Amino acid sequence: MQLLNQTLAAIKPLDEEAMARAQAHLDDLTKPPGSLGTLETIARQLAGIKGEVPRRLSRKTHILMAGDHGVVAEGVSAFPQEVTPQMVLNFASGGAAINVLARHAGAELVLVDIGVAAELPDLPGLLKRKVAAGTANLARGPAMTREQAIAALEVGIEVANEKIAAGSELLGIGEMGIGNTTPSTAILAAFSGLPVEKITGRGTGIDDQRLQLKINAIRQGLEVNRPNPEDPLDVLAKVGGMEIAGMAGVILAGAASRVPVLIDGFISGAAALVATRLAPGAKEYILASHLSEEPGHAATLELLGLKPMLTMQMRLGEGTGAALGMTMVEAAIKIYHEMATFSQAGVSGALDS
Ligand SMILES: Cc1cc2ncn([C@H]3O[C@H](COP(=O)(O)O)[C@@H](O)[C@H]3O)c2cc1C
Ligand SMILES: O=C(O)c1cccnc1
Repeated sequence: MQLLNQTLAAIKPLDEEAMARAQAHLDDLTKPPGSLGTLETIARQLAGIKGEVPRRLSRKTHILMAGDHGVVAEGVSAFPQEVTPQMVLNFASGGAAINVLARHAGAELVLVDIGVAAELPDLPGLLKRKVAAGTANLARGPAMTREQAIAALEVGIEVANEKIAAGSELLGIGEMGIGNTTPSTAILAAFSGLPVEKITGRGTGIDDQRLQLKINAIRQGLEVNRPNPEDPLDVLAKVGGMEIAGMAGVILAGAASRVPVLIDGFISGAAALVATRLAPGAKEYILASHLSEEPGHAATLELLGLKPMLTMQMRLGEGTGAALGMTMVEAAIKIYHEMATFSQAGVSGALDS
């Protein structure tokens, strides 16, 4: 709890003056003002976070949290629970989508077993930080104790702090956990009050029958647990998951150390909801990479007040969208530093109206 409290207390507002300076420079580049849209927004946000737009990012780290979910007993996923540890092995040997896209982005990939239900071997790049071997079934009672939720948040903070201390200047988050679109939907429902049937999606591709089981499990979980939306730790513990908590911890640690954090799809969006309910100021340090096909994601981003960089019809998770987002951040940095200004290029400015 001490680490969590210290981290929350360290989150400070963005540097508004640096953002105004960055905006003036962006408006002086050889293009109509604002015409590079989100690339400009990213550059301005980086200036607010770092005090200036960095020339390059020396190290980028993608943190992938893996955890399991007792609620799979309700039949909410199209895949069996053993896929979670099997995919961790796949990540460790470099063959999953996130491996390809993290390599494409030039990011190191860190795997964290924060709550996988199986015992994993020692693997390259895998940090063993298991809080528990999977959550309890949220449809029948609390998924975690409050202590477990705090411990999982603090694992995320610790891992992010280690990577930041090692020189990482941009963090991405992602997850693996069969069943985890169910707790993510429950978190969104608890904070937003939106009707469960409107925000529940097909995750890994469930059929109509499983979709109904999933809606029922989420409704029952909310009824049995009565998570208090005014108490983010209560929501996280009762209807969340360990990898969701871990990702929320990474966001908070990034915000506390003024390091931007790229979120991914629906599940990392649920983590961002938890993080920003714990510390509203953390929002300024988040970059929303893409809009997932999962129906609750648009509502999640709206609640967060964030706009996604990309719409790619993706719905995988693992942080695949976040890895693509890293390449957009680097594009924004290059635009900011490599474009000529109007005076440098001898290009006339806008006419007076
Ligand atoms: C092979 C495979 C690889 C994945 N990588 C991410 N997910 C994604 O699917 C899961 C969530 O969907 P649901 O709630 O329907 O289980 C998470 O593990 C998520 O990261 C995967 C799912 C599968 C099957
Ligand atoms: O939006 C996501 O990240 C997502 C959606 C479905 C399944 N897994 C992940």
